[in-house]
Amino acid sequence: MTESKRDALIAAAREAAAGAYAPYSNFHVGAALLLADGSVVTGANVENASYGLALCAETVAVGKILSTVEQGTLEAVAVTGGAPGAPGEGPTVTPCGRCRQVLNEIAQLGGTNPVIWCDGADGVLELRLSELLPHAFGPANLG
Ligand SMILES: O=c1ccn([C@H]2C[C@H](O)[C@@H](CO)O2)c(=O)[nH]1
Repeated sequence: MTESKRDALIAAAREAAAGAYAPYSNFHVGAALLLADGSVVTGANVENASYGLALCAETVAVGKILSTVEQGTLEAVAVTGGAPGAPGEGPTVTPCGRCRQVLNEIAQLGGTNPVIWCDGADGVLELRLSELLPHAFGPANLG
């Protein structure tokens, strides 16, 4: 994956963060998912007055893909977050545990181990999903 592809995906995630509905945490997260056909699908976190029901940005993006595309082959993910209007300017954002599992679902469907770029003020942390979620349980385990 080229550096310019990485930078474009991070830029898409930062743009997506502007769409966050996060009046309770005031922490705006954006996720951008790159599929093998070159398309980019984004998501932002959507909170709820019942705080525990917040939808994470990654989950929103995966939901968009799996509810509109028959099956996306997930190649790469960029995640960013921070204060409103300042994504990527604070501590590095890594996907939460639930998001790792949700990302694993679409990754296993497409047979990929996507690269995950985690944006933050210290630079971009590059990981593979298998590093974030080793020995994952997924569709393959159900036979
Ligand atoms: O991977 C993550 C971690 C957190 N959040 C959201 C949930 C909540 O709205 C806010 C603060 O936790 O950030 C995400 O969207 N993705």
